[in-house]
Parts: sequence; structure tokens; C-alpha cells
Amino acid sequence: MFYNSIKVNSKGHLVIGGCDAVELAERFGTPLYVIDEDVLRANSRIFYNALKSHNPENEVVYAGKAFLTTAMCKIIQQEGLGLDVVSGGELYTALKAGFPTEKIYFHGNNKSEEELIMALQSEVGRIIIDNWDELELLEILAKKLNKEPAIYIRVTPGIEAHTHRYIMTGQIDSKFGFTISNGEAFKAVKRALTSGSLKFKGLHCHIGSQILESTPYKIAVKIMLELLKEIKDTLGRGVEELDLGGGFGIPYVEDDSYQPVEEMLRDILEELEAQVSLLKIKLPKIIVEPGRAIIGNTGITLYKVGGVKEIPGVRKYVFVDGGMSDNIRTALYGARYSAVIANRVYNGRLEKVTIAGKLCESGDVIIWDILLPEVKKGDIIAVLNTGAYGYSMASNYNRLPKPAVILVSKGKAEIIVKRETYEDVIKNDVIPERLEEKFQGREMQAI
Ligand SMILES: Cc1ncc(COP(=O)(O)O)c(C=O)c1O
Ligand SMILES: N[C@@H](CCCC[NH3+])C(=O)O
Repeated sequence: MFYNSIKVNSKGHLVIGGCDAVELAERFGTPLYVIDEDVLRANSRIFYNALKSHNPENEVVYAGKAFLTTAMCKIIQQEGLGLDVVSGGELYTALKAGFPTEKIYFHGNNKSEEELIMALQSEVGRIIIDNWDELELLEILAKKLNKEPAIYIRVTPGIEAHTHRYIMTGQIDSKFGFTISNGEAFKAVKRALTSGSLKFKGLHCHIGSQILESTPYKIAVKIMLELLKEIKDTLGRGVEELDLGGGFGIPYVEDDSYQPVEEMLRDILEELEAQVSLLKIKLPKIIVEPGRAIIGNTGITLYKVGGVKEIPGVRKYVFVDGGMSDNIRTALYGARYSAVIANRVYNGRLEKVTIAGKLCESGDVIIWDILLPEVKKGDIIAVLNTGAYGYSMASNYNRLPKPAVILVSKGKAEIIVKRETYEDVIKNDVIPERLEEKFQGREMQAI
């Protein structure tokens, strides 16, 4: 959801998925994550259609780290996408939702033995190998469990996306993947090909996140295809699958210049065709792993304003009832967002305010310096485009319960994650018996 796509009803209230946002806040409480199912499905289809029309064998694999719940797994499955998971917890979520295991891609740079066993036993579609230790461990475990997992080798293409907006992962100095330039990636492929217990299927790379134009991807395509050619020429083996990762960006604020994702995908697939014919290699099956571009613009977060603090000539703070515990991206990356007052979107004299949370940190800010109609206690603020990495990165800092997540479509609102209670917050706390009052005297004496 962006300014130009905002819908407002006759009461001047923000509308999302056919629902009045102010009514949602009243009914479900605040802070509240709201996800527009129809936008989510439309985003999924943009990727699906672009990839499948190029080659029906291609796959779109949604990166669950951006936002994952059991209901989300169902929607992703219905849209024909695969699922990228990076932990036992994400894998467990997918398994519980009944996600088809052959469409699960298991990532991560330090998968534990327990997680790998879980992946082998549930027979996930692909395990993406990140380093030598993991390669060895997976071989041992696969032999032990009598499995032959299909794997990719993750490589670091050595691309430096020179802008702070890119959350870099493709450069040489990265914890992820085997480096291409020093020959490690090639050696890893050779080793995987000769392994008796692993089925080598292809290569993977991921060059970063919130990338707003196709150029870095085109460079990645060229580098990856050159490696494919080297593998074919030297090892006599064609590589069937090429996973180009995710990272497709979305605009968060009006001055974010971005290339529409359809155009980015078209550019990438055109570059692929051009390089394949130049290098005279077979076109591999292409996989992409978008997270943010599928879920980011589907979500808003609703907050209630508890008060304002004006420091004349300095700044006006607007206090909302959540903060860095439900959205850490501003504090962590200096991320920027846009927002509206959901109960009177266009009504009032504009003023510059800073939307601050209720947590005990000076950096607990959601938006620095935004122009909004004069904000008053009791207003409902909607922060836009919070679908990605909001709920998934939420914490219980200051022991705040995590907000609920609501799915809206055609005027209907349903809970897909319940609001946490204080009881949930303490549910794993344990008081050792010796700290109970009745034992305290005795313990103290012993000390
Ligand atoms: C391996 C991998 N795939 C996919 C993604 C999804 O990224 P994004 O949400 O930027 O599309 C990430 C995260 O950056 C990732 O590390
Ligand atoms: N969590 C990040 C992106 C990291 C993507 C995962 N490799 C964000 O909010 O932008």
C-alpha cells in the first residue's frame, strides 16, 4: 500500500482490504498488523507468471523470513509458490501447515544437526549448502539416515552493491556461501558431484535485500553462468538449476526511486538468455526467492496515539503504543516509512512530527520527521508497507506482548496470529525452587 493506492471511505478513514482501519483497531486492539490478502496474491502472481511464462520449469520460492505463519504457508501453497525456510522453526511452521515438503528449500549458514535431520526426515525439496562443515555433516547424516538429499551449493558471487540501501550478502567478505573468486565454489561443486550421498542439483546466490533495480542481478547472472560454463567444461557436467535468490525491493517513501518488479524480472531473464547463448550452455531452470516483494506492501501496522510531546523549535514527538518491539527496522537499518492518520487521512493542517514508540530506548522511533495532519491523543496511526520483516523480527523487549496479525480481504477480517497475553510473555519463565520464599532462609544460611 502506498500513497497513490490508499483508499479512504466516506468517514475519511483509511480502508484496507475493504475494511475500515479504525474499526479494525477498535475490534482487534492496537498495535495491530494487518495484511491485505488480495495484494499478497496479486504480488505472488506477478512473480509466478513472469517466471513460468519464461519456462514452466522455473520456480518462485517465497522467503519465509520476511513473514511466516501457518496461514501464510497456505496462501503461498495455493499460489503455487515454493517456500524458503532458514531454521527449524520456519520448517516446523511449514510442516505444521501441511506445506508440500518437496517445495521447501532449506537455507542457513549454520544449520544444526537437529535441523538437518529434520530436513532429511521430512524430505525437503532442496537443501542449500553454505560451507564445508555443513557439506561434510550433511553427507554423514544422509548416509546414516539412508537419504539422498537434493542440494544446491550457495556461492558468493563477489558483487558489492554500493549503496547503504542494499543489505549486502553477495560481496566476498560475507558469512554466506562459497567464494567464487578463490575457487572454493568450484571445489565445493566438484566435491558434491562425487559425493555418494548427495544429489547435486544446482547453484544458488543471493546478492542482498531491498535492491531497487535490475543491474546487480544482471551482473550476478553473468558471473553465475560463467561458473556454470566452467563446471560444464572442466567437470563435463551441466548444471540444471540456478537459484538467483531474493532481494527485490519495494518503495517505502515517495522519493524511493525503484524499478517495477515486472521490469526487473524481464531484464534479468533477458540477460540470462543473452548470456546462455553467448556462452553456448543449456538454459538452466531458474528459481527466485522473493520475500519483501511478496509481502512488504501488503501490510500496515495500526497504532493508537497515547500522547504527544512538543519541544518548541526542536521536535514534536507522537507516542504510539508499540515501537521497536514490533518494528525494529528504523532503529536497526535507519529504514524509512510513510504513514497516515487512519481516522482522518487528509484532514488537518500538516505538521512535522516524529513517531516514537513506548519502549525504554531513545532510538525507539518508527518514523523520524514525517508530515502529518496535526496528531492528537487517541488518533490511530497507520504505518504503511510494514508487511515484511515487521512481525517476523518482532521481540518481547520490555516484556511487551507481540501484536495480533489480521488478514483482510473483501471487507472481511480474520485473525491469523493471536495477540500475545502477559501470560504468554511469562509462559517459559521458571523460578528455581531455592528462590521461593519458603526456602530462602535455608539457602542463605548455606551460602
Ligand atoms: C537466501 C535468501 N533468499 C531470499 C531472501 C529474501 O530476501 P528479500 O526479502 O529481500 O526478497 C534472503 C534475505 O535477504 C536470503 O538470505
Ligand atoms: N531483515 C532485513 C532484510 C534481511 C533479509 C534477510 N537476508 C530487512 O528488514 O530489511
